[in-house]
Amino acid sequence: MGEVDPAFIQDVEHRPKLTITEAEGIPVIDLSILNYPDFSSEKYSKELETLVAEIGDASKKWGFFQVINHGVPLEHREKMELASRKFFALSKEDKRKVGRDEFNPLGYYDTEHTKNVRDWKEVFDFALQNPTVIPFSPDLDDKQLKQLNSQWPDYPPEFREVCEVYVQEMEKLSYKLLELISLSLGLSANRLNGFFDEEQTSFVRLNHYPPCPIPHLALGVGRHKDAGALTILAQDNVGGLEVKSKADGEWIRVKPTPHAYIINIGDLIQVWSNEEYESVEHRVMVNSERERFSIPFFLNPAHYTWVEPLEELVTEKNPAKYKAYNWGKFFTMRKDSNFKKHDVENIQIYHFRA
Ligand SMILES: O=C(O)CCC(=O)C(=O)O
Ligand SMILES: [Fe+2]
Repeated sequence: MGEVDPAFIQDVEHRPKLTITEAEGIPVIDLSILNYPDFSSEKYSKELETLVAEIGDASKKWGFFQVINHGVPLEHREKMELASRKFFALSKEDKRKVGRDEFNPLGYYDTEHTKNVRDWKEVFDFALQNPTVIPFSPDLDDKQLKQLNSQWPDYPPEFREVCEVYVQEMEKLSYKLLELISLSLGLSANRLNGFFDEEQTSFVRLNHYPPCPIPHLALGVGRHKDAGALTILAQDNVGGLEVKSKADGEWIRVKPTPHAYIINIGDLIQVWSNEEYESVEHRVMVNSERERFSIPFFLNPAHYTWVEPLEELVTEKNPAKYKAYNWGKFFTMRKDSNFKKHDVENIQIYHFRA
């Protein structure tokens, strides 16, 4: 093999351990009852209460959990996974025909940096809404907006349709999860859904992690927290996702569970809940033998959303821990710094601490 670009090398303290701690702890939550048409009737009130409590415990203790019997038809997931494999098998030249650029962050790229170290991966992003409207620049004084459109490759021919069907399934599942999370915070079931209207900036990312000759020095994705409300992740059976345990700070491997989705609480829920729940650091290890594929859906609000602790969760004893910030500007700043390597730290929610 040739020389590896030093941009991939993690600082010593962030390099992965090659001994793996498997997570028994990450809860697996069964969502079956949500599939019954009359699940909100009195008949199921006990079951629903139990489910809400499980979601609340998992969100509090881990910030991560897996769901099974989630109602997403397996067929749609399998088609999405296959389309992703076919797309990434194209030549670089063909993939770059739908490459992202400075104007449009949607599409293909293989140069993402997390905390200024290059990730060992290539990705393809597409949006739920077309067009998706975001600020033109991260500059707070610049009021211009821009419209983004997903870019679609010619091959595989079914790609666009498969993506469009899949993202609708993700949207449906995310509303169910938001309702459960709202109830678990003592809010009305639909308290959070309203943030995700037809101007939401949600998107799906197809991740491909090729085999890596230096898995002890590089990461597929460096440690980070997801900036949106929540993430719904499909991982294949290779494994590599690690979550930082809230209990002891150890990196814990999330064992692949066939057909399950991994859910994680993002920064927005941390702020809205006034830190009742916290978003949790995670990262992805790569390995020298097997390529890995994963597909996260990031649930994000409209660009004009001002994010701050919900008034129901703020009291005199528990004052707001964050000042309001604008989602669109935050999102644009992140996109910008993930695209280019910067010398300064990326924008983070703690910059808005009250
Ligand atoms: O590939 C994975 O398992 C997780 C990827 C991830 O954390 C991300 O894209 O934000
Ligand atoms: Fe992530």
